[in-house]
Amino acid sequence: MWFQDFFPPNVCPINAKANTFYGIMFDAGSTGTRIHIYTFVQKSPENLPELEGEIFESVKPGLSAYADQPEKGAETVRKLLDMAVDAVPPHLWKKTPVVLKATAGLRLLSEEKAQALLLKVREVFEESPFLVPEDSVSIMDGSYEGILAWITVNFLTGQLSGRNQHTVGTLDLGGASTQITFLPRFEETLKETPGDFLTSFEMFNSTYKLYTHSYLGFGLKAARLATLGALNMEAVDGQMFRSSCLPKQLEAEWHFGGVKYRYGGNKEGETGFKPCYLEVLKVVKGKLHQPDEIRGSSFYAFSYYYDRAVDTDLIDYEQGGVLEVKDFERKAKEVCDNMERYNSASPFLCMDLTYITALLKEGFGFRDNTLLQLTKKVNNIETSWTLGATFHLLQSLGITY
Ligand SMILES: O=c1[nH]cnc2c1ncn2[C@@H]1O[C@H](COP(=O)(O)OP(=O)(O)O)[C@@H](O)[C@H]1O
Ligand SMILES: [Ca+2]
Repeated sequence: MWFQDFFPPNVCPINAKANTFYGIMFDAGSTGTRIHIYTFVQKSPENLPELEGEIFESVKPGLSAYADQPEKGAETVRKLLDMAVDAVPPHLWKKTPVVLKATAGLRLLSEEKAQALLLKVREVFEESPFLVPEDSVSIMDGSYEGILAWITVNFLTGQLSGRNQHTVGTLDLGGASTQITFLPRFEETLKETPGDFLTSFEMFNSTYKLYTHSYLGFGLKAARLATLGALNMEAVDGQMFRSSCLPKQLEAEWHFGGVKYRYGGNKEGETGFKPCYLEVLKVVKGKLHQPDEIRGSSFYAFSYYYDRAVDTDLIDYEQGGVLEVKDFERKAKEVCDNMERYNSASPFLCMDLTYITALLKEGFGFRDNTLLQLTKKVNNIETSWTLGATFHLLQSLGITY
């Protein structure tokens, strides 16, 4: 065909088989907006749809940075959506749903500002050639964020098909919130868990009763503000927030969620791992539910767990790897007690690693030797809640079961 030369093989319309379908899912995260365009093939009605590929692109900052310029925020979404116009064959546009789900960044904005942003995004969707389902632009409930990431990881690792399902728990550390999700194996866990931490979820003809919780304000960047004592303070003009987790001589400014903060090191006082750990501990200690069952089990961890492990050479960027909780602590000590040596990468590296250590140990109650499988991609697909959300969407539209 004459047009084959104009398209890369994976998006060439002639290669789109009759049983191929697409789903477009936007992740409006607190630090960036991302588009995931998934291609599926349903080979037979009785099997799970097969995921053929993913096209992924992202922009920074996230929508919440456009709290006062909703149209500009929606423009960032329009640019990403243009990619889908090129990727999906025109005859399937009308059958391809497009959805955006916002997470903690928008949860933290005022209702009015968040709704203004969502409305503008909805207008962009309406102008596109795609299928715009009801409720296509929304703020996602925190418990879904955890469940859908759990679905993604367990689908990609093959745990949701066949009889011997050994599902794995998931840990997601975003900018503004963090999620923990697993399938409890013991009756005890169900008994001792608060009701709102347990959710039944139906997927691929099975029902899973999952333990999941999203802790708003416990994402890595929100935790920086909490450690500095600046969370929920409309940065008092010129006020300086200091911490023993930062290089002594540092004085700088930081923008998060549309607010400017001034921060710096303890010029005269202490710095290093010990005082930093005590500071960070105040943010997490006693604030999170600790299910006994997780102490010994291994978890999949991604997002900022992954990024900070890469930044400090604990794992390889492409490969990921397996770590123990104590590896984060060892690295935190190394970085915090040699702060000047490391501050070229990010002045927050010591604080971030110390927070991750405290969150895992004192927050969730993991053991020093609990194994964490750090993964960014499984079979070249991003480990993000967006794939689980797309399955859920296709199921609700009757495109798949
Ligand atoms: O599709 C993805 N694949 C892998 N990592 C992702 C993807 N989307 C977001 N992340 C990671 O999520 C973290 C940022 O969190 P996010 O901006 O989603 O905040 P939130 O979840 O608190 O709203 C970063 O570590 C970033 O690398
Ligand atoms: Ca996220």
